[in-house]
Amino acid sequence: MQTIQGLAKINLTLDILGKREDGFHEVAMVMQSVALSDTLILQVAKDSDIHLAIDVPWLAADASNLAWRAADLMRQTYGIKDGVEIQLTKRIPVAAGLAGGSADAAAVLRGMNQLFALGASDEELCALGAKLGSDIPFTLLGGTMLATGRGEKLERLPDMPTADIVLAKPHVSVSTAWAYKSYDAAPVTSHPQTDQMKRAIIDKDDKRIASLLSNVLESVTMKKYGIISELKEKMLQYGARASLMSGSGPTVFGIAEDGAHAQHIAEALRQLPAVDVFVTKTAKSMRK
Ligand SMILES: C[C@@](CO)(OP(=O)(O)O)[C@H](O)COP(=O)(O)OP(=O)(O)OC[C@H]1O[C@@H](n2ccc(N)nc2=O)[C@H](O)[C@@H]1O
Ligand SMILES: Nc1ncnc2c1ncn2[C@@H]1O[C@H](COP(=O)(O)OP(=O)(O)O)[C@@H](O)[C@H]1O
Repeated sequence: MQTIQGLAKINLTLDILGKREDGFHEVAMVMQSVALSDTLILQVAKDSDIHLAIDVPWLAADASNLAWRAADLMRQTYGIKDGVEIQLTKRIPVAAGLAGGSADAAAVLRGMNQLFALGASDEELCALGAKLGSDIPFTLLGGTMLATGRGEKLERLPDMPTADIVLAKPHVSVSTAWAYKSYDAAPVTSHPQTDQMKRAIIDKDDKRIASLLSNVLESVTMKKYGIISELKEKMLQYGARASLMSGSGPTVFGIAEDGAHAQHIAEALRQLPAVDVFVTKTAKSMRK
């Protein structure tokens, strides 16, 4: 039996550099794991099927689920005859900009590699993960990374100094494909300073990291959902060092001074209707 945590991510920066011929967008993003996680328990099944059980009824536990698809890909790639039972406990909000589905897929890739003693390297697992989704290689390795290409090319950065993070997810779901499709570069005047963010992380300069948070997809998702700007403002009003929308949204994260301050911000945000609030921390790389 293998028990694996699939960690959520936030985007410290997200820049879109252009549209590619394969329909994807060329990006440059500094990605950061956070401790908020889903739990996946994997066991060899008695038969030769994939069995996925999820603790929530509203997420399809069938062949459309990224955890199921990751198991299928592993079985096909490595010619595994046995089936696998996957128990998924979902804590990361869905379609939130936190890569929850990617984290689950990554956990299945890693979990099956161990369960069936396949000996696949991180590089092999990342290449398989990239077939299922652009964010999966990052969620396989975690920590602090610069992601380029369509998000699958990774450059490891030193772990950023541990920070207390508040996540606020309004009750709307955002499709990543919709956000990229709706992006219009023309009116976007402010882009992330990716190289400066890298430098701030290397220098472990947490104040500068906070001052450089930037995401061009805010121009798409914030325009449609006013609650996102409200959440950002509220976080700042309650003293967050900085706040930003993660990925394609709608989750907003704020960097707090310490754990008690994060709880204080979270309490204020919980007064708002239709928002789920989580207190977490940045998480260090799982691989060294
Ligand atoms: C925006 C980001 C930022 O980290 O995260 P989320 O908001 O999804 O968490 C990622 O780029 C999301 O990565 P991921 O969720 O794995 O996307 P994929 O499944 O590969 O792609 C979903 C769809 O988004 C679009 N897409 C994705 C990545 C990319 N670089 N360019 C794109 O245009 C494509 O239309 C694609 O069909
Ligand atoms: N295991 C999974 N957990 C969450 N969402 C999943 C999963 N498998 C498939 N999905 C689908 O993937 C889409 C994106 O979900 P998610 O990864 O949570 O968000 P995001 O792309 O914003 O980070 C959702 O529409 C959801 O239905």
